[in-house]
Amino acid sequence: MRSAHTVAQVRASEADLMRDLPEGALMQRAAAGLAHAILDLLGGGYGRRVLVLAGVGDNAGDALYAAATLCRRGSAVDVLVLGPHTHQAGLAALLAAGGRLIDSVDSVAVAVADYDVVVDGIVGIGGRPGLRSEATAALAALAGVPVVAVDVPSGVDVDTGEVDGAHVVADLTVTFGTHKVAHLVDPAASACGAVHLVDIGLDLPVAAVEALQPGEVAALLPRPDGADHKYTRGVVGIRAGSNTYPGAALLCVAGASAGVAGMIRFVGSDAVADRVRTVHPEVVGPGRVQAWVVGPGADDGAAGTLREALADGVPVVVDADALAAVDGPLGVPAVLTPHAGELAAMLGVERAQVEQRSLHHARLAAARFDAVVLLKGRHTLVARPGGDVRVTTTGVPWLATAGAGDVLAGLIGSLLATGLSPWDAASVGSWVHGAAATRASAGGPIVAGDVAHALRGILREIH
Ligand SMILES: NC(=O)C1=CN([C@@H]2O[C@H](COP(=O)(O)OP(=O)(O)OC[C@H]3O[C@@H](n4cnc5c(N)ncnc54)[C@H](O)[C@@H]3O)[C@@H](O)[C@H]2O)[C@@H](O)CC1
Ligand SMILES: Nc1ncnc2c1ncn2[C@@H]1O[C@H](COP(=O)(O)OP(=O)(O)O)[C@@H](O)[C@H]1O
Ligand SMILES: [K+]
Repeated sequence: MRSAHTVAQVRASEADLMRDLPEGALMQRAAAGLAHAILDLLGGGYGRRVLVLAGVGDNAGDALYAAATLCRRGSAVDVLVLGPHTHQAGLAALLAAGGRLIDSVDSVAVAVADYDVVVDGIVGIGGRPGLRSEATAALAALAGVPVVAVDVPSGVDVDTGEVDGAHVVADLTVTFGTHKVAHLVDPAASACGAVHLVDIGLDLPVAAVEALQPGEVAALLPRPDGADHKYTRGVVGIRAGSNTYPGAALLCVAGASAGVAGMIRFVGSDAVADRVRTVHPEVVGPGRVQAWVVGPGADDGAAGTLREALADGVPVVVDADALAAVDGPLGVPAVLTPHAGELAAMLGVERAQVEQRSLHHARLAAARFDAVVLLKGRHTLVARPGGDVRVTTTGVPWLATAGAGDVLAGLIGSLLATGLSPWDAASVGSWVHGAAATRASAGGPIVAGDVAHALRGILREIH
């Protein structure tokens, strides 16, 4: 599991550990890991040109000690202090190793573009969101030079992933002890670049924000055993599509056809059902199901369709048009799958507010609707009542294509039908959906059907 802890949790764990360690030991561990990561990025230290942006706190200490190591490996290191002072012992170590203080980026003898890397040691977990003007000006002058952020890109809100004003945009973020929320949750997560974790020996509590890794997905995925038949494996019912949007029915059924459930039932108009069965001959008609998927392409029939599905008292996935009919707890275990625009409408706020404060709004909706809320986006959030959130880190921007959500709803429904909890079904489904998109894309464009086709290959490998 990739766990993202809060600043308070990290501070408490650091304090516990530091009681048993000599002064400065943790910072030396952090700095050593940071120096290794930078050397790795640069392919070595000799002859490289490095600029450290140093703030006033321990984040600068990490950066300065790491830079001293780079100096000893043959790098030429400049340091620009942003603020009234900086970490004194770290600065002394760097200067003793041959580093050089500069007054401003403009005062550098070489062209700014000659730096091989900028190390952002402005602020870490002690930072308030936003950057001061001198930091913003220095970063603007350094545009185009690769940036390594120490712990977090300075200026982002560490515990929420929100950004408010200027912040560093890094190519690599080297963090210590554990991931922080800003590494997983957008928009801050998009400013991290690749994230590298350095173990400094912290003993941490359970985190409220986490990201499933392949091993955990494999462990959660249901597998039939010799005693199973199609009904014990679970039957998923799809109420999707309409005469206006028949394709949504096909894509939703395609997502449910990943093979995890034992059978698929489709309920819809004869015309749409005929088209579904032409493509998916194994799909049957109305009957008992263990989970319903309601909403993709349902058009104005969505509210009625949701009522019919809820009458069965089984878990539901509520997507697309049916989300508008949700105005409170549904009374059955549920996964709601809005994108930011749909969640904004459900909560009576603007789409931009949901995008800027995605973690807050996903948790708010999970509490208000007493359901698992899957907020779709680059890093999809899966929130359950109580505040736990799983973040999906699989996927590629090419997945933002019409009908991809219909495939996801069908897949999650089929996982729900096997007996997975809404929380596990939604987070596992989202992980597999993203992985399938990445596989299908291979760096190029995809359509929703490609994602559905790639699902079984991912499931085969993950087992
Ligand atoms: N506490 C520890 O033992 C360890 C801390 N480590 C490093 O220490 C960092 C935390 O250090 P600190 O607690 O000193 O905090 P920071 O270095 O993150 O920032 C502290 C100071 O920066 C100033 N500041 C806050 N927001 C600012 C802004 N937006 N612009 C400019 N200045 C701002 C404030 O005066 C604040 O006190 C971690 O992120 C990590 O890099 C690591 O060395 C591992 C061990
Ligand atoms: N920038 C992005 N990067 C990666 N995936 C994205 C991005 N934007 C959206 N997605 C994903 O694309 C899918 C789009 O689903 P959705 O918005 O419901 O489309 P539709 O309603 O047309 O099916 C979701 O799985 C979402 O998480
Ligand atoms: K930083």
